[in-house]
Amino acid sequence: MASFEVIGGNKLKGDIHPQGAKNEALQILCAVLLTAEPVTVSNIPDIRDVNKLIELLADLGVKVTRNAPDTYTFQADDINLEYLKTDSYVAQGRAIRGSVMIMGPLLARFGTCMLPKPGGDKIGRRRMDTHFIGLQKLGATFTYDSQDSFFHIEAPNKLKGTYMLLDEASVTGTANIVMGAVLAEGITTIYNAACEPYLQQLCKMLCRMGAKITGVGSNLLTIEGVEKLGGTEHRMLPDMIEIGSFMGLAAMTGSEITIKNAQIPELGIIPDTFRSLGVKMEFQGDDIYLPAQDHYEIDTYIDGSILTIADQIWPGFTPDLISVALVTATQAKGTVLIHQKMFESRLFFVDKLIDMGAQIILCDPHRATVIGQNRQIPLRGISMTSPDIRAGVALLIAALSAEGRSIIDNVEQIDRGYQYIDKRLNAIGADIRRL
Ligand SMILES: CC(=O)N[C@H]1[C@@H](OP(=O)(O)OP(=O)(O)OC[C@H]2O[C@@H](n3ccc(=O)[nH]c3=O)[C@H](O)[C@@H]2O)O[C@H](CO)[C@@H](O)[C@@H]1O
Ligand SMILES: C=C(OP(=O)(O)O)C(=O)O
Repeated sequence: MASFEVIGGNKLKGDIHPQGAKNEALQILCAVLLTAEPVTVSNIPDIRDVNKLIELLADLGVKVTRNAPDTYTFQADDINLEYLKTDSYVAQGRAIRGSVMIMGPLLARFGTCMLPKPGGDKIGRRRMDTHFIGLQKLGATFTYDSQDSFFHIEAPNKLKGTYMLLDEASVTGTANIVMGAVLAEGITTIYNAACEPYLQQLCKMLCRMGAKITGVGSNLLTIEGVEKLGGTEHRMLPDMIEIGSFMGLAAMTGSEITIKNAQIPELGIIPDTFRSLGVKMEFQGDDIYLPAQDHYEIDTYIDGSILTIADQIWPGFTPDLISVALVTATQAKGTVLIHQKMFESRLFFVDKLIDMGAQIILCDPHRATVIGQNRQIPLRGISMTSPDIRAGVALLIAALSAEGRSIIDNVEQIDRGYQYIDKRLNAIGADIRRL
């Protein structure tokens, strides 16, 4: 288990380049299974979850060529379905959430898939009903073995397009169904589809491969199935969750940071949400300039009542930035109610912030009230463990702003999604040592 030793209190200064988007990468990499032709993907982040998925694809028989540090070509022209029966596949599938999205493509192309219950953050129940009900509507049948948490899904005949109204706008569920539908016979209509930029990027790539999808960016997708898909090139967007994390980091540490090439139009409500916490930023072309702020103040609503920051499906505020918004509020002036609606175990990390001196009341597993200290009482360094990827980065931000030394254990959680974060932050003035 790796740890970070963090000496807090430094003000950072300089440019930072966001990595390619983790959650987009997990979808795009699974989509290479939909064609026997080469697919070249660039701006792939060098992070644990993505590397594990690339390893899984290679073991399944995908030819993987690394053309540059962030660019790979994949060719799925000789897939070995027997690999799905091996113990190493089971271990790989259980290690990451993204493995779930090999299901749609394998089912569409080969009529079969097996899947161990996928890994990912332990942040509450993460049901997969939407995936299976959607694929079932396309004609697949599945069984779930509760003894070994294993799913078997089969489609002996070609998948058939149909209308479906998803019970929830699941991100990876929508991706799986879309990847099943692109090769199905006839027209599939998916209502209440998720429409995060990750999915928009996936749909755009599939269209370049020959798929016929309309409604991209909305919650109503129409997909006309095609016989087969061809190769393409695709470039990943910058990671919007990393960009939001840098916004919170700049405010908490009083730093002057420029986030380079942020693809601002793709960030949705993220900049405005951080602005509502008092974080000042200027858009300079496609860069985001965050000036050093001695103080920042949380907005109230027009009638003077306390602000709420809550997660919502896209284009609402992403649940993956709730932990960062929460930590950012701890040193602002004012009060905010943080409401994490989607996941029930993602706020417990506030105990550590409370130990550091933050004023937070955890109202219930979904809601926390943060009373900002306006920097009058700085956080103090402590020893802590990173429970999940986003809480991990929130604790890192807290430690960088704190007085004294902190130790953060289990930073593999942070490494799942943030590329060389210690080195990149040290390059602009942070003091983080990997132990
Ligand atoms: C690999 C990947 O891409 N992971 C992301 C993906 O996970 P993932 O695709 O697993 O998450 P889902 O979108 O399926 O659902 C997330 C949670 O929100 C709940 N839910 C979802 C939709 C809805 O309308 N109502 C509702 O309550 C679900 O029950 C679940 O508890 O999307 C999540 C939600 O943005 C992100 O946190 C994860 O980082
Ligand atoms: C919850 C997350 O990831 P995963 O779905 O891979 O666990 C995340 O990226 O915040």
